[in-house]
Amino acid sequence: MAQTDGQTHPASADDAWAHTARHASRTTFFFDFDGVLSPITKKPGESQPVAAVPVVLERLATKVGRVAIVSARPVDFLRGRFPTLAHVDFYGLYGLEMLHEGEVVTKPAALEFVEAMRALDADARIALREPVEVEYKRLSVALHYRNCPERAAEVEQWARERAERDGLKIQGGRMVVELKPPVDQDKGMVITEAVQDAACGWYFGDDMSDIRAFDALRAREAVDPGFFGMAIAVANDETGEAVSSAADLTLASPEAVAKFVNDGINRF
Ligand SMILES: O=P(O)(O)OC[C@H]1O[C@H](O[C@H]2O[C@H](CO)[C@@H](O)[C@H](O)[C@H]2O)[C@H](O)[C@@H](O)[C@@H]1O
Repeated sequence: MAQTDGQTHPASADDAWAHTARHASRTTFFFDFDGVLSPITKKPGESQPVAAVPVVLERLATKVGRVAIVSARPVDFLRGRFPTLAHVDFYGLYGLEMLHEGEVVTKPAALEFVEAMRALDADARIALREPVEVEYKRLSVALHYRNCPERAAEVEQWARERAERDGLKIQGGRMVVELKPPVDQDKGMVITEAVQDAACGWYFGDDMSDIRAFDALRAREAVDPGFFGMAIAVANDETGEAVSSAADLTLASPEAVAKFVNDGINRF
């Protein structure tokens, strides 16, 4: 497994696992989905978690306080990808949605944008056409240009103009630009709230939106010296060094994430 030491945090993976073992019941593990638990695929609808992941996550959930997936995908998509997970929490659409007692709970401020997103989805399909892939996610629309990278500028320009017209927010990602409601919500806010009473938090991410989650762990450490945050990047050549250089450690792939966590669990 390829691992490189990050430069932003003095701790090693050994320190983090030792801290986790000492404070297991007050430790939370957060995982991004695409690129972290599932390898990147050409079509967004085709991504699937690495085979070992569901078992590893369920096992982890028996050892630590909480395990959660924090994704830009809708919660229903995540549920469909993990039908066997009974002890793992789901946050979808950057935290606009979460699964609570079997129900998808949506931030009320985002709900008024359902109609705008439906219209945006329809317009984008007409304006951009294949091989640009338009992914409708109820409260956001992602415009993918993985299959036509030469059209990136055109797609981003269309997204910028539409966001301005409709008063929406834009989120860049790996060969994708996404339009979201203008609601103050990101992965960092999910983590900030979720680690309030924790002694330790781990976050595994691969994309620009995950850096906010890393920052939230750092911010928690800054106000609580007893808190230990571990930011793990998953390597890719699309975000360059941005995510890796914000992390404590970089793993090579989603397969390496499953192995790293499984090996870690065996320590306690
Ligand atoms: O927060 P995440 O779970 O990492 O979601 C981020 C985006 O992931 C998906 O797109 C990315 O993965 C696709 C499948 O591997 C790939 O085809 C695409 O190029 C990537 O950008 C998802 O489709 C998006 O909606 C998410 O925003």
